[in-house]
Amino acid sequence: MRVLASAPAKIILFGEHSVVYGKPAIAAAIDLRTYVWAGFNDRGAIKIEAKDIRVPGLTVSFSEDEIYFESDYGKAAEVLSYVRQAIELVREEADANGKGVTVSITSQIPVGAGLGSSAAVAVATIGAVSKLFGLELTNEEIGKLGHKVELLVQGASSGIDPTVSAIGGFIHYEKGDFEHLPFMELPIVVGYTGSSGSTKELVAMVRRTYEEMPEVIEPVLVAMGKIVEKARDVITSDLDEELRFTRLGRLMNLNHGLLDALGVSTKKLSELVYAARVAGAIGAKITGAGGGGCMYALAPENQSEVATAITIAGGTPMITRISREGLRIEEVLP
Ligand SMILES: Nc1ncnc2c1ncn2[C@@H]1O[C@H](COP(=O)(O)OP(=O)(O)O)[C@@H](O)[C@H]1O
Ligand SMILES: C[C@@](O)(CCOP(=O)(O)O)CC(=O)O
Ligand SMILES: [Mg+2]
Repeated sequence: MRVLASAPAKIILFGEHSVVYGKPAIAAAIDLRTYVWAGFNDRGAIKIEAKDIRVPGLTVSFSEDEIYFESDYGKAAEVLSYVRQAIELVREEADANGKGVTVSITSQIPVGAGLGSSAAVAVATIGAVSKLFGLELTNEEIGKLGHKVELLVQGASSGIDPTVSAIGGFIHYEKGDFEHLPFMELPIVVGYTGSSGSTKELVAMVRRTYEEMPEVIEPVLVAMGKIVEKARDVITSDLDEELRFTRLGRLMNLNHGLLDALGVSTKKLSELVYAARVAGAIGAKITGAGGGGCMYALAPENQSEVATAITIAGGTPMITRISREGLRIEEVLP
């Protein structure tokens, strides 16, 4: 038997980083997906074919007529740790430790770009492997297992990414509880810097700053939480669309300033944020962990001008749509 599952990327509209400290956040699944095929193997091994991920630490030596490849075992194992933990968790749930599982992954989501590739790969792997083992898990339960995977690999995770990747749509999230917000088409442009940041390292960096000066950082995190609550009020209000977007844009700019204060922006990210604003976006901010990766802009009137400004500033614009669907079982073959 073979199973194909897919899970979407996300953007965090408001509240990344502060959400790790129990504050609320708002996120939406978007229409980029990671696909995972799962099947059994009879070697009792976990076999992972990650078709489009770059593994650092590969050395290639050429001699007369031979090529030698050596990979840095530690680095390769680390890169694949989300997938490995996801498979191990499901095997435990199914009481099938030692059963051989092969997974094969292809992904449309840039890695380390703040779009939740780690959560999508964990959720799609859990979805495919749990179906293979005949476990009947709901998407919500799979989101919770995805959160466990992120905790095991990263040491800290709020759980918002695996939740939204598993259930899809537009959500308000706080300490493991979520609520779907009314679906709205968001006229946004995502701008990718082309470089990546590791969520594990950025979350650890914010933690060190917090521990060094909690009296300074705590109020910043509290303010971020308040921005999220204001944004939720605006999203659920009956204000007309123009006013709603104007208010959300102001809140995005405030949120970006506070993320910059935490030290998770980069020169390139802030350049893309300012380029988008100058081109007429009502608001622009980092999305996800930062340290590289992506920003997004709210541009109801002029999405294409904002996309061009992001390109001129050296980024790659992506016009994405919210995905109502989270984890999906695409195919089950006998
Ligand atoms: N297609 C993939 N195949 C295997 N592992 C992946 C894939 N995509 C992402 N990952 C894992 O997720 C990590 C990136 O996660 P993270 O630092 O949280 O950034 P983000 O979630 O913003 O992309 C990668 O280093 C890798 O371990
Ligand atoms: C920084 C954080 O709030 C979001 C990280 O998202 P991403 O891995 O950069 O896509 C961490 C978390 O919520 O666990
Ligand atoms: Mg991640």
